[in-house]
Amino acid sequence: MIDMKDVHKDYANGVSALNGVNVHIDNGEFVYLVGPSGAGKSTFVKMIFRGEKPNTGTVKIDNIDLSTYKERQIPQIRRKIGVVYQDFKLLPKLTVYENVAFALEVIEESPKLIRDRVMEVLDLVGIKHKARSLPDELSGGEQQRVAIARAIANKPKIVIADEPTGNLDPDTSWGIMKILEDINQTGTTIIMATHSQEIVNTIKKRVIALENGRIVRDEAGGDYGYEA
Ligand SMILES: Nc1ncnc2c1ncn2[C@@H]1O[C@H](COP(=O)(O)OP(=O)(O)OP(=O)(O)O)[C@@H](O)[C@H]1O
Repeated sequence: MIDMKDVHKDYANGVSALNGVNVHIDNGEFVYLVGPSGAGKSTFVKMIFRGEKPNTGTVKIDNIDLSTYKERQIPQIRRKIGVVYQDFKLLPKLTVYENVAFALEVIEESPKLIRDRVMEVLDLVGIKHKARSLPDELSGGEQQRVAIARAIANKPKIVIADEPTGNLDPDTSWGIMKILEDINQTGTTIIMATHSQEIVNTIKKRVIALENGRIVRDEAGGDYGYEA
């Protein structure tokens, strides 16, 4: 589970991105993070995978305070968490297969496990037939499938998706949502920052709304709540 207690984050330029966030997210939940641009959504998710540190307050995952990890222990946090970005962030010179394998090589999994697991996850996201392609030979939706495969390759407990459909057309977005829902069905916690009114209002989940770095709404099965 994820717990944040009175989390504040000010960036070096003086911007207060989070202003006292308190939240509890149970294992296996699917949570949308919504709110206007600049509300603090990306900063919120960065608190969870230690992309940024809070100035004050605590962030706990499975009851372990992330501030107790030393810098060199950060990979231990990252093993529990897969991250998917709006712009995919695939390595352009590596094939689809290699992009996913790389995520397992860095955590020193055995070659056999890597071979099996890469093909398993590529199959899961429906992109096995493109294993030998390079990212720029794929459509945006296909690239996002690869990025999701990479994020789940080491069976993380939590998947964070920061506007995963932001660069995709509506049809492609529904396909990506189906995959995220399937991953959630296996017990993985999903936290998804999004600006998509249509997705939030159609696939009902818990909605946490941030404004000016504060949670202003937290509602099971809530609506998007802003104009598209
Ligand atoms: N690395 C940084 N350095 C300084 N300021 C930052 C940094 N990252 C974010 N900010 C600022 O912190 C505030 C919150 O940004 P954040 O990216 O968390 O918002 P967001 O809700 O994800 O926005 P969007 O929907 O546009 O992606 C904004 O004012 C932003 O300009």
